[in-house]
Amino acid sequence: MNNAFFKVPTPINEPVLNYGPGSPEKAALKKALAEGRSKVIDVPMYIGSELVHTDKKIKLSPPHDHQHVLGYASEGDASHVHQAIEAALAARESWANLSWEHRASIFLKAADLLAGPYRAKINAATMLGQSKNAYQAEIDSACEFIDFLRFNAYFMQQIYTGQPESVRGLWNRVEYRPLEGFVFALTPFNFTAIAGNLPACVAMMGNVTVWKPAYPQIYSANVIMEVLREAGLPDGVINLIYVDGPVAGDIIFKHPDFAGIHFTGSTKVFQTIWQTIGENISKYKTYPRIVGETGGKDFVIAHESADVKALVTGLVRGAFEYQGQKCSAASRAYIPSNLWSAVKEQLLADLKEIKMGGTEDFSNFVNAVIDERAFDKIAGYIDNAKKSDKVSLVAGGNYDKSKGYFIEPTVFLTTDPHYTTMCEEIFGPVLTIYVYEPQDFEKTLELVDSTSPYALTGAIFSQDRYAIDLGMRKLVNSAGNFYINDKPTGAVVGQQPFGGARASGTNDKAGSILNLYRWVQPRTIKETFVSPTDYKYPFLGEE
Ligand SMILES: NC(=O)c1ccc[n+]([C@@H]2O[C@H](COP(=O)([O-])OP(=O)(O)OC[C@H]3O[C@@H](n4cnc5c(N)ncnc54)[C@H](O)[C@@H]3O)[C@@H](O)[C@H]2O)c1
Ligand SMILES: N[C@@H](CCC=O)C(=O)O
Repeated sequence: MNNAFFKVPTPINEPVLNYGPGSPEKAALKKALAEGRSKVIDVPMYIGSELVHTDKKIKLSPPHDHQHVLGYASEGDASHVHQAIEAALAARESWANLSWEHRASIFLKAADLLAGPYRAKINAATMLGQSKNAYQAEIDSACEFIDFLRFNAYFMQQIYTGQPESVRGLWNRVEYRPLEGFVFALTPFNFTAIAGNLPACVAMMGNVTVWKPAYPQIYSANVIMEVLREAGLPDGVINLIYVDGPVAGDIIFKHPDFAGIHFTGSTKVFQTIWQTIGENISKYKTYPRIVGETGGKDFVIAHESADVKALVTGLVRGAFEYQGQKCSAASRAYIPSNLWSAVKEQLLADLKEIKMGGTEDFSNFVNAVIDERAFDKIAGYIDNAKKSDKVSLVAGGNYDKSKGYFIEPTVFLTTDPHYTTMCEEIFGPVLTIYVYEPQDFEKTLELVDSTSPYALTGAIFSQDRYAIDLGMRKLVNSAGNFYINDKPTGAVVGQQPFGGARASGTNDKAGSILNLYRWVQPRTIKETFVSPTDYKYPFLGEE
């Protein structure tokens, strides 16, 4: 029984630890990495109260050392999808009726577990399983995930306090019920925080979920489940299954209790899902909520007044951190000819210093791409570009998959602003540059806007306020997250709500109050204190 309006602690972004030489966090992380390396773990699916093991195994290996085995996960089939839906629906009533502060407490406790005793473990799992260096793992699986949990608890409270006006004689109220049914959380490989947040924020709002992660993220997904269970999440609220996407989709998207999808992944997959939901629309009890954040072809445009060092730093970090496998990664840049030679010189100097290798060696800035399929696809783009007479190689261009899926940070220069690598999402460490004449700045802004179907992130570098203003107006629909004099990556929860428009998604801004509104089904209640007892208007009966 809740007899008070409780106040969720005001969230503050989790500080990013620096893992400097001799620091306790570095020692703890090295220990967790060694532990992870030394074991071969058996990863179950989590369905209701059961830890489900099957005979069909998925091998889990570090992308930077694919011969090494970290563990095996049990792969499920259609029967496990049915079981997960049933477990979710069985848990629904108790979970939906639990007072919201208990739900908040569970997820706030999970945040504290991640910030403290599980920090090294979740970061090590992300470093080993997804090949993120220590800094990239820290900003993702520790800080961003912790922020998602704490900020969302705070936003949930804000939603619940939102109430309508009432006039004399009556009391209007709105209650924010969870959705009627279960929600499918379908998550990508590249961010542990996103994978955890997609089911967690939905569950926080009182919903039950079936969660299917991308296979390369299973190793860290298992740690997320460990944390949530230790935080007290009841069985059946989040059911984690490892099943082929289309197999899961075929059952889930035909189920009458399917109430919504929380998706992050590629545009193509999201469009297929939306279409399937449309085809099945008459089967559902309620119109499903469709929330999806998808791909990008993120740009950097420099004005002739740009600061070259700031611009090149934005390009290097924006394009090559986590091997360009961020939906926000800078992958096309528009540089004015007056700056090109200085930009090129600085870019080559920076890239020469960058080391590539496994994540256990903390001096490596670049690690491996996620798997062989991604490696082959990215290598294909590089090979084709090398053959094109519209493209010249500025830096990198080599790759090797003998030990790990390593691709050098690669920079191309093109004379064709519509060349493939200026338009398509590559999702790897490949940046293509187009050099324009400074007097064509406005025309180039139009080119930036019209070149790709995406509108996720973009950045303008300029010291000229009129140029910045023009860029903001011309690119008003080109990016959901727009950066001025900064790289287009690295959004922070509570500071730069993240998401894109056009083909980049529904722009529901993960980790913001806007996103949480999608997971409630409001009920408006009007209570009249003294009910009328006569149907007639006062003037009835008179001429
Ligand atoms: N906008 C954002 O916030 C954001 C964030 C992270 C990643 N992304 C995007 O995600 C993509 C990279 O992640 P990914 O490779 O894991 O994406 P993906 O689309 O290949 O996979 C996403 C999820 O969908 C599943 N899936 C794939 N095909 C399916 C199908 N036919 N039916 C049902 N499920 C299916 C996958 O198994 C995975 O769990 C990139 O396009 C990137 O831009 C976007
Ligand atoms: N939110 C992350 C990108 C997530 C997509 O992969 C960023 O802002 O860089």
